Amino acid sequence: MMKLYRFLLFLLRDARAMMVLMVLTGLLAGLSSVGLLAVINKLINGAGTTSEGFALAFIGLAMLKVSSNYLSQLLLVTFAQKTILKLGMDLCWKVVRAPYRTLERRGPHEILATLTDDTNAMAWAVNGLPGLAINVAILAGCSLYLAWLSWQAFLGVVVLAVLGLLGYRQLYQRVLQSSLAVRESKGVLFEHFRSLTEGMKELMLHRGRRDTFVEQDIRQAAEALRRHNLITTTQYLTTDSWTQVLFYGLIGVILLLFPRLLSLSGESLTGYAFAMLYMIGPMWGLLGMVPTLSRGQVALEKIESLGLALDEGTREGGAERPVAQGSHCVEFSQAVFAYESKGDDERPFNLGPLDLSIRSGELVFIIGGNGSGKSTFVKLLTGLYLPHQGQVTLNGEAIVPATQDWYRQHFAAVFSDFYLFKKLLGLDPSLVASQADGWLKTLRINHKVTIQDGEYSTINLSQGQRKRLALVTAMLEDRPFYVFDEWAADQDPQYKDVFYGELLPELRARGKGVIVVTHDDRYFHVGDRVLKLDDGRVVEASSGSAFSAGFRAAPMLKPVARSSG
Ligand SMILES: Nc1ncnc2c1ncn2[C@@H]1O[C@H](COP(=O)(O)OP(=O)(O)OP(=O)(O)O)[C@@H](O)[C@H]1O
Repeated sequence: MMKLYRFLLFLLRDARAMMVLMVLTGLLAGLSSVGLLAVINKLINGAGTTSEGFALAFIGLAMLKVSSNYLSQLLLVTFAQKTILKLGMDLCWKVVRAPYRTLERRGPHEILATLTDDTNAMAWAVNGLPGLAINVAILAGCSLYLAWLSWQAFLGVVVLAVLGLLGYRQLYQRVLQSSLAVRESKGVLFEHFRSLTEGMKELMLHRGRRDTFVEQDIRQAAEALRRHNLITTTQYLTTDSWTQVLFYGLIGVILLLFPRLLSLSGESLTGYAFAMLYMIGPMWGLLGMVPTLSRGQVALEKIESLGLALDEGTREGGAERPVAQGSHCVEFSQAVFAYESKGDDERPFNLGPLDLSIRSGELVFIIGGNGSGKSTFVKLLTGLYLPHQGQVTLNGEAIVPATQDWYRQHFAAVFSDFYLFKKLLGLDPSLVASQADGWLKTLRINHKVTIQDGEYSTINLSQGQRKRLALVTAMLEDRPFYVFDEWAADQDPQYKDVFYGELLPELRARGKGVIVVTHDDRYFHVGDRVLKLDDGRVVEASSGSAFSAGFRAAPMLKPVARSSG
């Protein structure tokens, strides 16, 4: 219940003024309902059959009820739509500002499930708020009416209702647990859907793989979802039935027991029965909201567990700070990055401790075998990861969460698993106008692609061609440091020549710090240094020309304790 309260508070957090208005109009709707109820009860019991006052009161209250109901619904729907929009936007911002490692650990399927399913569940919960508020107002008003009719009888009703609600609470906890299980199974199913779309070629080519995947993996996950959905619905139905028992029990007690125990007038008795029957609608409405609210609550928990605390709107530090000008130096001092242990016997991979520095105007090659830590190093270097021990500094300033976003703005990168945006987002338009065509020509892609209205004319190209476009984008970013992770691996020799022979020297000549992960030892002579990684440590460092003379025969520098340019 505490969590539910926190969830409701979360939904209503940014709407103080709106909330006051909603409460007032809701209250008016509730009170006028009760007034109407009292007048009808009076009319039924014969009082004022001829009185004009009662007729006027009836008409006035009915009009007040309809109009306040309309107004409060309108206000609430406006609020709900605004909240849904804000929620979606907030969530996107939170995703791009969350720690990269948190997102990586959760996996794209979980992020997708959150962006689609969880926001949807939250949206439904927000959409239900108008009805919830009105129903609460009506129930509160009816309770007031009951207390006014007979406080002793009302006390009896409250005691019975509290006892019933304690039982309800137990049942609701179970509904919540099962809603969580439903969400978990959805996550698994989303993961399979992702494999289904991304592994389409592999599935189509191999009937056995396809059949096993669809009939076993997907079916199992879908069956689990069905089972958990069924359990949740059954538990919800039990909860619902319990409330019905409670409700009719209460009416029975009022009609059968109260007249014997308490001296209730005929009018109070009909008033009670009438009000209780009138309360059935709002009560069911309220209970109907329970599954929606619990799904919303679970969604909020999921979103928060993704490291995206939605109710804490702090921007990542340093985001507004401009990129430093002049020459730069990135320095690693005893920097260690460690992947979390999976809990099995396997030793988790550790990068470092690393001591090295990379300056403006330097071209550094990074080499090493599969799994030696090159890509991890690139993520640490570009500020996607923060070191767990030691530190990374830029011009002497330590990179911590407060400076991390600022630090990242000093890098342009083409990752080995790069993503190419069709639009040239956030780039300086004058730079695009003056340089883009030149880079397209340099990379011999100008016959295929042009830039129109700030976007590439097409990105439906071969993988190698798309990589060349990713490189063009990086060039147009004009950042102090450039990082290329296996850029040339799938390029034709002529593009390799352009990359190593023209582009990298040009970047260095412009005073950029350039870091290239590569296996192309043929070109090492164009670099200043070559660093070799093995099992997360720099085991060799040499000048580029020494490497080009033959990697194995090259005179090794001593294992790097702290190498600088
Ligand atoms: N996302 C991850 N989660 C946990 N461990 C990881 C993750 N990515 C990499 N590792 C671990 O880090 C080690 C180094 O991986 P990394 O990708 O940095 O190597 P690499 O040198 O780039 O390899 P390759 O040449 O094959 O691309 C791996 O052996 C693996 O154990």
